Amino acid sequence: MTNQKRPLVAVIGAGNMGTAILKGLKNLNKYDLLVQNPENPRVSKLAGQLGFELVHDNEAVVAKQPQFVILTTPAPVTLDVAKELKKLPASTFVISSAAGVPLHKLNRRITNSIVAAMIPNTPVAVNAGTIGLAMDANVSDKERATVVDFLSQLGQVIEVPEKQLDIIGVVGGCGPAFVDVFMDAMSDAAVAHGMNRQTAYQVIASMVKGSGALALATKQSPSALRDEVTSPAGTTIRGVMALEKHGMRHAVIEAVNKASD
Ligand SMILES: NC(=O)C1=CN([C@@H]2O[C@H](COP(=O)(O)OP(=O)(O)OC[C@H]3O[C@@H](n4cnc5c(N)ncnc54)[C@H](O)[C@@H]3O)[C@@H](O)[C@H]2O)C=CC1
Ligand SMILES: O=C(O)[C@@H]1CCC=N1
Repeated sequence: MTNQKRPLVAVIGAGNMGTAILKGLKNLNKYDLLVQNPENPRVSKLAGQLGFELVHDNEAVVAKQPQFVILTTPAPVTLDVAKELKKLPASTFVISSAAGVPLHKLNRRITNSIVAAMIPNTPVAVNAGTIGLAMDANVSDKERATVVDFLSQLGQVIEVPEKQLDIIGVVGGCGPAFVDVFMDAMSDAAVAHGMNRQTAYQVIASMVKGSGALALATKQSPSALRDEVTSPAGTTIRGVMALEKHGMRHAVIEAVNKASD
């Protein structure tokens, strides 16, 4: 039997987002995984769990010539890291997830390889992410398709002009945390009404998943979908009016505004 070599994907920075991406890639079972992270017992343990090779400097990443390099480093150090990737071959695609780090600054440091900027979210861990993606106009259609096809395995890829990545970062990137607050509050209320905690989590997460799936499949507006649930003189409209009375709509708008500051 021949031992076919699998494409290599390097992830630089295995924190929350890096780990989510590594889990999504591991699920695909078609890439070899390499991680660069400063020494850290959490990351060493993760290497054993997810089966990736762990290195501690970018020279080692460059030497292995990965097909894709994903930057999931804290935004303030990302440009310094990018500088050390200058010697990557032209065939490598570098995809940065660092919120607020512009493409032109990455391109100035990574001069050989094709560079893309994305804003993923944590559901990439289960290949159900939402990924905003921007690339320069000089990237060819073929190169663009390679990046989109690769990332599509982690979730839905939405190509946008770079200036829209910031708001995708809030709505798509921070969004899961806002939904988590909603689910947590709803589960507290369900428990107060006698539902056991684990059942509450299961029911609520399934309901959120189904609501998203319905919105995507039907392309109906959220308000039209809401109207289909609110039976005349029924229970839902009373709940919706309570949400309005207590300012949920305003709270959500303010959350997006504050996260965008
Ligand atoms: N957490 C999220 O949901 C999202 C995060 N992002 C972006 O992803 C990046 C990482 O965010 P988090 O994972 O939340 O942060 P984090 O703090 O959980 O992870 C950062 C990781 O990078 C490592 N690191 C620090 N300096 C490094 C260096 N010089 N070389 C290699 N690794 C280094 C840290 O040890 C840590 O493991 C940020 O730029 C953020 O804007 C983007 C979208 C969503
Ligand atoms: O909280 C943050 O700054 C990152 C960017 C989007 C989601 N998490």
